Amino acid sequence: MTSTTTTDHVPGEPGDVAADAKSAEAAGDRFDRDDLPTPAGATGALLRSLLRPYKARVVVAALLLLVQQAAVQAGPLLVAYAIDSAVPAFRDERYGPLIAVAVGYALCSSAAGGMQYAFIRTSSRLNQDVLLDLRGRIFRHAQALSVDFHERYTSGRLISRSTTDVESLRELLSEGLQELIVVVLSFVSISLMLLWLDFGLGAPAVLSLVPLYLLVRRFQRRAGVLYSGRSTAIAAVIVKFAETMNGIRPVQAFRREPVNDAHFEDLNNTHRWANGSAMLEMARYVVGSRLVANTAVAGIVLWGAYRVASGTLALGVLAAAVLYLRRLYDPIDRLGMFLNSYQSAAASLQKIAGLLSQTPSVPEASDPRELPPLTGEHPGREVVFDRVRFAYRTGGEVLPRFDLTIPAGQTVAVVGSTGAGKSTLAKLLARFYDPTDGRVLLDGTDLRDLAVPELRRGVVMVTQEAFLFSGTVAENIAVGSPDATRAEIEQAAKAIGAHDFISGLPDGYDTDVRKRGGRISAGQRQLVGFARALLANPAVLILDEATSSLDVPGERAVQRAMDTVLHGRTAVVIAHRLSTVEIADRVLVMEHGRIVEDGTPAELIAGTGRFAGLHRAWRESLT
Ligand SMILES: Nc1ncnc2c1ncn2[C@@H]1O[C@H](COP(=O)(O)OP(=O)(O)OP(=O)(O)O)[C@@H](O)[C@H]1O
Repeated sequence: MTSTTTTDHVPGEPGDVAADAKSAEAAGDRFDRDDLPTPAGATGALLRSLLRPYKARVVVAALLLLVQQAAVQAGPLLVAYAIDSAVPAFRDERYGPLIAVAVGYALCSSAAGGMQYAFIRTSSRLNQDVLLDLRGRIFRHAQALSVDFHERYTSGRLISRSTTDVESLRELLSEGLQELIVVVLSFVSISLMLLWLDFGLGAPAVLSLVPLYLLVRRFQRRAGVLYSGRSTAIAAVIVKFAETMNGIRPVQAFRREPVNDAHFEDLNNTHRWANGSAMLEMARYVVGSRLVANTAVAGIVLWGAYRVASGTLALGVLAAAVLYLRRLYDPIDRLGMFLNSYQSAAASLQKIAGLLSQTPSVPEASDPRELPPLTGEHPGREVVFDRVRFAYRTGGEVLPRFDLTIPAGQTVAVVGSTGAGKSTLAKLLARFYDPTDGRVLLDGTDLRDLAVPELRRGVVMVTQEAFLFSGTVAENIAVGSPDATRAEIEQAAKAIGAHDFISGLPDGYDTDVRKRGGRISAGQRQLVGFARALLANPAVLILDEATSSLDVPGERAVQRAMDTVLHGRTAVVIAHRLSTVEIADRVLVMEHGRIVEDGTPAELIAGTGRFAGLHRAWRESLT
């Protein structure tokens, strides 16, 4: 198992995903790739940390297998004894040895069966526990990683990590490891047994293991690269699938189906090719190893037959040696199977280790601080952007030195052309990102020094296409304050003006939002989002206003709700509707990451700047 980064790929094929990863890396986008950089030793360390809690069970499973193998390997020895000693004794009317052989054989068979059963029970419980732990780790870790990671790595790749890659590990643990132990035990015990039975027969058999070992090494080297490519290829298929189905509306609206079909087929073909190459390599190994094995068996049997004929070898010993030889080479196919699952699991585990070794780019404070107690009667707190500069990892500077103070309780509407940096400003305030330089302060405390729960309580971002989690309407309103009582939930909904429509749903507040009848309109979703924010009662509220317009009654309802939820809070509203701007205390006009106008709505409207022009155009459009 290698622990360095594998960027090897299947070259020159359609949809060469690994090549895409390389170009992504060259472009400085280290997350837009399937095989994230893995620190040396991380893969092995992950496997050890997964097995560590189950050390006792690993030992028990290995012992069970050891005893089971001993019972299995005793068979040919008993046959040799029967032919060379027990049968001649039987002819002399001494029945004891043959009866002993029969009883011994029956005991060995039963012991082998019993041990096999106990081993399967122990190892499958062990596997399930390890996989449960691994899936949990992937989920928890992915959830803790910062937004910039998720924006690039995509959910499709995460799904691939926690499904197909975990599945490869399952195959290795449930079948592969057993195969490996059986194969190694068989090779060692049978080699010793053959050497003990007859050195002249045993030595060539043991020597034949050398070319087999070389074949194994060659297979391992080549398959490692192929399996990594295969895992990347299946991840690319899942990513495309997830992206298409998540965006099914625009896909159908823009008739993207043929383009998507072609791209998907391309990726699917890459996967097939990667899979085919891995299987072909496996087939080469199997054929090569059989050739070595059959040649060795033929040579040894001929040599043994010659010695029996010349009277230097007992027939029973040759019979036992032939039985052992068959058993020696039988596991070769199983070794191939093990190597197959090992390489596949090694490639997968390396990718999982790469994911698990990512650290959040907005780390938790080592010495987290609480916010000072609120002094006023309103929940708002002062926000300061202090000499902030910000660049995304993959682009140039979006906010060149940025200073802004928002007094507690002020509602600021941010307007500006697309790409001006409005959402970036909001994301810095919600600490989805940390500034490249400078500080963002909440009542004088750097956001980086705040305990994460304190920050999540203090600053809430509401996108107005409010995301609804699976569950009931009441649960969705209580997302930010899980301890809220039903009365508090209803009170928040009433204050926002959402109570009437919620009461009209099939099960009222208990309506499941993902089930039939629970479907609610865009405007209603926004109201649920506001009720959620009102109940969470944050000091700072960031509203990223929906660009899509609602019908007039819907828009009025949203406007009223917005008034309620903003009251007394410090608020930053990324405004797309000029009607929203009118309820703000202050308007900021942004251009290329800078504030080019700053004043009350009335001041800016009365002036001659950009905002006055925009406002005039809007007024004219209304008349
Ligand atoms: N995750 C990202 N990675 C790299 N660059 C980004 C990322 N998000 C935004 N940008 C770039 O940062 C700049 C500012 O984007 P931002 O989303 O803040 O603008 P905006 O004013 O909110 O635009 P809009 O009104 O269209 O939402 C743009 O040039 C955009 O391309």
